[in-house]
Parts: sequence; structure tokens; C-alpha cells
Amino acid sequence: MGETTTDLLITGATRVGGLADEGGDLLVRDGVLLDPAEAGRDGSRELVRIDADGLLAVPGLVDLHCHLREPGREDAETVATGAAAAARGGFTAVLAMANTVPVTDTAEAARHVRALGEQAGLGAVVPIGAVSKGLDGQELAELGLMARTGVRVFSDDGHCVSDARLMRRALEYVRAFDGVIAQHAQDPRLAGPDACCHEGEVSGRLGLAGWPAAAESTIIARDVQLAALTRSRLHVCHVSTAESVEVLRWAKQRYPQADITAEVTPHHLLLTTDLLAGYDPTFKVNPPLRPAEDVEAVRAALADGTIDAVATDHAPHARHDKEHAFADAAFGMVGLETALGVVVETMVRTGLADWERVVEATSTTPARIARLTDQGRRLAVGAPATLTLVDPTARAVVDAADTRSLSRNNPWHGRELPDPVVATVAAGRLTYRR
Ligand SMILES: NC(=O)N[C@@H](CC(=O)O)C(=O)O
Ligand SMILES: [Zn+2]
Ligand SMILES: [Zn+2]
Repeated sequence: MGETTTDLLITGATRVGGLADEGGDLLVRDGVLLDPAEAGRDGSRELVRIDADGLLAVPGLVDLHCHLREPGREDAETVATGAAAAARGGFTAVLAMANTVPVTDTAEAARHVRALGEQAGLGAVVPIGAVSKGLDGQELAELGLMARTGVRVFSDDGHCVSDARLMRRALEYVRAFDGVIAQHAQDPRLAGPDACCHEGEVSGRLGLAGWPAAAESTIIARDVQLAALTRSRLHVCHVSTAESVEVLRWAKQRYPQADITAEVTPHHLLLTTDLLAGYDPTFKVNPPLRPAEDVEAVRAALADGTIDAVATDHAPHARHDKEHAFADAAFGMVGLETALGVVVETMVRTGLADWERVVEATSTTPARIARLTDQGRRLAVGAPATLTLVDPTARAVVDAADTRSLSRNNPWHGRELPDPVVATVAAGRLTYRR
């Protein structure tokens, strides 16, 4: 972050994870946190104050998994609108999935996404590189060349790397540069081309073609063994079933030397498959919404660390892709702006997690998985001024039209949820203020 002439003084916030003797005041100058006693000493600098009495200051949120749609589908989202939605959601860094048009499968494509993020200036936009060329699951993409531009996370998300041999080679390859393979765990043969939801009692009643929960957990069982075999890093995207949690719990015990991590989305922490009763395609998502037992299992796993992180899987879609009969609509829902609220609703208000655990799952751990060294840092003098101010008690009714995203496929529309994000500061810059 370059030189600035304005200081930002945040007063009265409680730092989550801060030391007991650290006061609540924070001074932001040139992208760094300074001793608040410095505020106003240099008369040439303007001082902007934020009164944060009663608020929490947490390290800026990091989203390991979102879809920003640029290049190719700028009608659904652009990097700039996605970054604006992220800032409003309290995020200071987001990782943009590779399933754009064209796919982020070359160094040049990765540089392009990063540059669009820098132009937007609303926090870090970090490209995820594809595992296979064109996401076709056949041939490895330019993993090494993308790594040289700083890419550490590789994923064919939207598709599963279903060929075990290709998955093994990808894991072996990225080990050299400390990369990680983020897998969309879903056996394509079990999921089939026509399936559109979770296979079970609800799909049977509604006459919708489902796919079994085993399509997810069987791939995870295979991949954790490949991660152990290759001694490489595996990250499991959007874990959604109780069996997947059981496989992960087993794998983390069985292979303590392996680096296996997993994420859950906010929607899988709260929404259930019953919502499909109205055939509203807003609730069509991949992985599909699951029964309540699965929701309970992923919450417990997030609480005890079996699931390491929360990631939004923000998947904006234009109206003409979403407004179809359920079976024909696109998979995906937006989520950047509501993510923290849903985590507070499902984990904090239920007593399953405290704010320390929320910070770990939404900031510290995702930053570590993506190897983003200037994100997820404790808020101390000398650290990057990358933080989010949170009102732990605020609530609001979600309005899909009140958004910085270009898309409206919002499953929370009309629902009252915690509305915690008050301000976001990314590398010293105020990127959102309520
Ligand atoms: N989650 C979704 O339902 N859709 C994602 C793809 C994905 O995450 O698998 C998308 O790109 O729209
Ligand atoms: Zn996916
Ligand atoms: Zn995704």
C-alpha cells in the first residue's frame, strides 16, 4: 500500500484475539497498524475517526472460494462488483475460482484476474489456477507457470478431478511450490448428467432426479489417501454431508503427517433440502442442500476443527440462467455479503463456537491454506491494517436487491439474519463502511 496523507483512528473496539493489555484503539497509516498514541502528532496528516464502541475488531475475512465470473460472464459478476460485495461482507481477500471463460489455466490468465482485482482496489483478489486445461479433467494445466505468478491454490471447481491418476499427479506437482489442490469432491458417474439435487426422501416426493451423498464422501476417501501417498496438500471444497465429515475425521487421525483441510459454505450450515418444495431454483446449488442431519454434522465439524474453514462459494448467476424450471436452472447462490451473518447465526448464537473460532475459520485458517502472509494476522502494532469491524448484535432482513453484486440469486432474501459487518479496512484502505 502506497503513502497516504490520511490516518484512520478506530476507537473503542474490542480486539478478538488481542492481548489483555492491548487497548481497543487502532491507528491506521500507510497500510499498517501503529501505536494509537501517534494519532494527531503529525499535524500535516488528516485524521479520520471511526467510533467503534461496542464493536469487535477482527482480522479481515478471507474467502477461499468464490466465483467472480470475469472474464466471460460479466453479465453475472465482474471482479470489481464481486470485490465490492466481498468488502461489504467484511472480506479483505478473496480467491477467485478458475471456471471463467476462458478458464484460468495459464499464467497470463492468472495475471489478468489479479490485475483486475488491483484495478478495483477493494481488497486482494487472488486467482485460483485450474488443475486441468480447460477444466476438462484430461491434461494438467500450466501449474508451475501459474505458481510463478503467485498462484498457490489449484482447483477444477465446478468439476471434480475424477481421474485418480490425474489427481495424484496434480498433488505431486504442486508439492514442489507448496501449492494445494482444492477438490470439488463429486463422483461424476454417481452424480450423472440430469441430477439436480440431493437424492433422498424429498427428491422422491418432488420427482426430481437426485444424486447420492456417497458421490461426495467416496471421492474424499480416495483423495485423502492420495494426499497421504504424495505427502502433498489437499483441500476439500464445500463439504456437505455427515459421511464426508466422518471420512475427514478419520483421515486427519489416520494421516497426521498429511496436510488435509476442508471448508463448509454458509448455506450448508443453515439451509436444508426441504426448501426445494417450492421448486424455486434459487435453492439449486452444487453440492445440493442436504437433510437436517447433515447440517448438524457440518456444524459440529466446523466447531471441532474437522472442517477448518468457512468459504462462501459465492456463485452469482444472471436471471436468464437461473429463472428456469428447477431441473434446467444453473447451480449456485450468492453469498459474499451474508456469509459472516450466517456463521454468527449458526455457530455463535447456538453456542457452538466463540468469536475466536469464528476468526480462525473465516480469516486465519483460510489465509494459511492459501499462503497469504499479509492476511489473517493478529491486530497488533506493525501488522497490516487489514481488519473488519463487527457489531455482534445487529440484525437485519436480507433484501436481494440491496447488493453490490450484479446477481440476485440470493437464498436469504426476506430472512432476518445477523448483520455484523460495519466497516472493512484492506491494507489500510477503507473499502466498506455502513
Ligand atoms: N456451487 C455451485 O452451485 N456452482 C458453482 C460451481 C461449483 O462451486 O461447483 C458455479 O460456478 O456456479
Ligand atoms: Zn464446487
Ligand atoms: Zn464453487
